Amino acid sequence: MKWTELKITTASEAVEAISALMVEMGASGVAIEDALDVQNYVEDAYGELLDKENLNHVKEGAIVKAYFPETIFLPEILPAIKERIAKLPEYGLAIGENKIEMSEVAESDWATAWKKYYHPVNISRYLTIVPNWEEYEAKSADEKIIKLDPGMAFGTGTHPTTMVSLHALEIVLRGGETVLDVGTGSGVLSIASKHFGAKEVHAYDLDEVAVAAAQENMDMNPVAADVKVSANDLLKGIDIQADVIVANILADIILRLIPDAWNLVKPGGKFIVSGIIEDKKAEVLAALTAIGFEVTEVLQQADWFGIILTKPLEGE
Ligand SMILES: C[S@@+](CC[C@H](N)C(=O)[O-])C[C@H]1O[C@@H](n2cnc3c(N)ncnc32)[C@H](O)[C@@H]1O
Repeated sequence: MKWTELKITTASEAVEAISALMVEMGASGVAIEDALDVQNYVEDAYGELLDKENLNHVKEGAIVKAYFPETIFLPEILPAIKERIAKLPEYGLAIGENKIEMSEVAESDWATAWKKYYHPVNISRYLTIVPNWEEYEAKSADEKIIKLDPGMAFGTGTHPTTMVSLHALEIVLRGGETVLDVGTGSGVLSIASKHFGAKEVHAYDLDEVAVAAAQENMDMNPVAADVKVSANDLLKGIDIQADVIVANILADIILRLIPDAWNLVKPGGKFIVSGIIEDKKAEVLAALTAIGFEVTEVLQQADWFGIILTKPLEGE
């Protein structure tokens, strides 16, 4: 089958908004090349995040490539796409060069091309993410392994915002908790939560592609077989009291989530937010503390921040 590729040269901070727009406009898949991913490359004692040898990567800004099936006539929707992208600066997102190019490609070129860049990632001493197509043996009995095929969903584990979320989960989870994972993407944070001892985990995503990918990843990881994955807009309509709520989403979406998170997290429970850039940190912190959350810890990886918050116990 032939596909149309829409290649958008943009700035790193607009990547998620443009990817979400592409999916909304009917793209079946989105591939991202972000210069920040390479700049923020972390090589640690435990292993390799990215295969630099093989890497022919964008050096500045970012490129979002979206793939539309033949059934969508792109020239018809292109003006609307251009208009929506041109408006992103009004929401505080730079769009860099904003060059938009269209071409035809064969499916096999895009659906699997990115896989060659990803290898096992040692997130911490106790947690390793292994792409489903790679062989890997745990180096110690304590090492927990997450098998992952993100497919077209966000969440290979290598993005700094995911790593910050994983570290925060490792800090707060002690065992026996109920966790809500908002914007689960590939499901990586839910699987990690189960490894860290969570008893009950509910994973939500607005994007049906992510919901399907997350479910497949739960099925691939026996520890997460009982995670309940469903399509949902943030925590709207959810009535589950949680010990921990985790959300790795853009700051503007986190702002919308705060009231429901406050209502659903138990007193003494934690709210972990990630995906926040420096420019948005003060605004998000102000909204979180205004409702009553207390800041427990601020984590940072590269240009991205994550915050662990506590809902005070009643009477405190
Ligand atoms: C940055 S990705 C995080 C994926 C994964 N949790 C991780 O940490 O790697 C954000 C996810 O939030 C989802 N999302 C965006 N808006 C949402 C909404 N209103 N409700 C639920 N999910 C949403 C996106 O589809 C995407 O999968």
